[in-house]
Amino acid sequence: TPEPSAMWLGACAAARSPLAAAAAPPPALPGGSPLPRRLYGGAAMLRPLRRLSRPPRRAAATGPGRRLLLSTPIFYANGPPHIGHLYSALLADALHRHRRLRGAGPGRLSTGTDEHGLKIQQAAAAAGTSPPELCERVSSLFHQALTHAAVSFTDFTRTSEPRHQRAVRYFWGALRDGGALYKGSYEGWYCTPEECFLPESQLTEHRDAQGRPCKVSLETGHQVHWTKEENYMFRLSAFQDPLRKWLRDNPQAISPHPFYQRVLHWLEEDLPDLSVSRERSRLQWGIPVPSDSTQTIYVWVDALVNYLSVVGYPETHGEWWPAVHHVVGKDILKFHAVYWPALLMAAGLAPPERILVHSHWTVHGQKMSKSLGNVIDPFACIGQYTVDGFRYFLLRQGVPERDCDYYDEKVVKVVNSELADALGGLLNRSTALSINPSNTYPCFSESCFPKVLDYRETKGMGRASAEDYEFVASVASLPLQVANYFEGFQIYKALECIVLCVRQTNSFFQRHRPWKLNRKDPAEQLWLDTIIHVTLECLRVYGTLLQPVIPHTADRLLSRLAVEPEERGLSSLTFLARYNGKSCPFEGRQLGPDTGILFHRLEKSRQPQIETKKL
Ligand SMILES: Nc1ncnc2c1ncn2[C@@H]1O[C@H](COP(=O)(O)OP(=O)(O)OP(=O)(O)O)[C@@H](O)[C@H]1O
Repeated sequence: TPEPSAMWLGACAAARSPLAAAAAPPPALPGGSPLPRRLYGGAAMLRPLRRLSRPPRRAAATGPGRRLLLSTPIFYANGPPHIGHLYSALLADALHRHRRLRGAGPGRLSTGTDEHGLKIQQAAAAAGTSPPELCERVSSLFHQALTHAAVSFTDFTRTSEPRHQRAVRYFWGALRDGGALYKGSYEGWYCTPEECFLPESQLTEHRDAQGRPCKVSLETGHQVHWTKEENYMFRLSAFQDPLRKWLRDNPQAISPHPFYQRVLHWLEEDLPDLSVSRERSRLQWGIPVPSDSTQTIYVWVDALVNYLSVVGYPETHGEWWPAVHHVVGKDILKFHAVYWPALLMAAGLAPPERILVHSHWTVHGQKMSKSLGNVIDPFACIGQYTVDGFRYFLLRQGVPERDCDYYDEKVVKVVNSELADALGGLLNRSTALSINPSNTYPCFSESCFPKVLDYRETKGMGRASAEDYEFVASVASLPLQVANYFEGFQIYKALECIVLCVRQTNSFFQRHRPWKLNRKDPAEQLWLDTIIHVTLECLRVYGTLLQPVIPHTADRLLSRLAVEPEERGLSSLTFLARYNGKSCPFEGRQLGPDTGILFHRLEKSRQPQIETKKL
């Protein structure tokens, strides 16, 4: 039997205990209403509300060196992965890798597959297989796709695993013992693809394939069906105030800000209780409700608990929880920003620290989705554009605040111009044997590039121009700028800044035409070495900062610059030390032996990518 859960609410809203208020019998609603209604017919499952005698466990310390669990969404195993899933995972991966680069505390990156529910039951039937077989195949495709795309996950949870199921049963017990569940009869419009009931306000009239009138979801266009059944209900309505308080106290809890506002807006509206089980006769493919074999736990409750089961709930989760950042698509925002925090509070746990939300990749303006079938195969894209090329494209072009339409020409254009030409070209030019025959990291000359207090007053002081000083200053500030953008979940902006600096470095190189300098003249040689030194220093910064996004290319770049693995963290990233009168460990080093092209230009795609791996 599960241990009685501590009521988080007791601490955060002692004056007004929502569950206690909700313990009164629910009002009877008028029958025959066209709106989806909860008809509270069944026996209430309420147990006496337990008061919290100790504050909620704030396990992970804050500040530098602290632990953090980053999570991708748990992907629904009703069909193979598409590039929308990959995007979600890459965002989380880049954040995870950037933390490692910063030398932040221990981190984990969790992902996995959500394997229960009606949709999977139906997809398996349609594919002529059983749900476990379907899940096995799809889960392994997700595992392969993420591995193939160099997503550095540390944990992959399958919700069919016994350790996860045990955690879900325990969590259910905590909800029940905390008084957050009751049994009632529920009827309403059920959307199977979305696995939820939808209110009338989110529906519109439509015609089905046979031309008969039907109702569909306004947001997704999926058909809904009127469904009536006995379910366990979760007292979500009791959490409206605690949720509002949580968000008001934590304005950074949901980013970007428009999504934070959207959730606050939802919390201003009616927040009905949530049906959290399905009749087992209708849904067999799921975890049975503990001590009621006629019911199956709602797939979303089951799936969300993966974020706890991965950190050892109910035993060892305290080492990580609630130092958790969830990366999620906007389609599952309500589940993560309303239902999940409320469920956690009800189970005596604190809400996650942050929810990082992104928008969708669309095809001809429509969300790419397994159910709609308009998907683009990540395996094909990686095959065509390389791992780093495709990672770069998704993270550079994807803007969390808005949807982005996918087309192949865009990938080729962005990757060729920014990775192959700007970055690869810069490395190639500055390390060419014709310009640097000794193939070493050349020395910096203070007389050519003297330290100045005001770069506008450089006349007659050396060879560097005011423009050069300005450019070097922008590269010097880049690591901090990039870190801020990662922190603000604006990875695309971090990449934009890097590209801008790469272009400035190309201009610097071009401006001084080092290939024209006479190497036989010692003064000219000093200036030539300084130009190359500054350029390689810039490339070292870009290579270091790009590791979270294009790990293979960054590795190649840094190896060419003879940067050792232990010198690739942000703490060792002292840019242009010699300008500041310090020694530079790279000066005089032999450059790496790989003189090949850093990033080959991509060919234009000959076939459309809109096809996917068959199950
Ligand atoms: N088009 C997309 N763009 C960006 N992210 C997406 C996209 N589709 C799915 N995701 C991300 O993957 C998560 C899991 O998606 P899910 O497994 O439900 O895929 P789906 O294609 O939307 O499936 P279905 O069509 O069956 O609902 C989403 O919540 C979102 O975070």
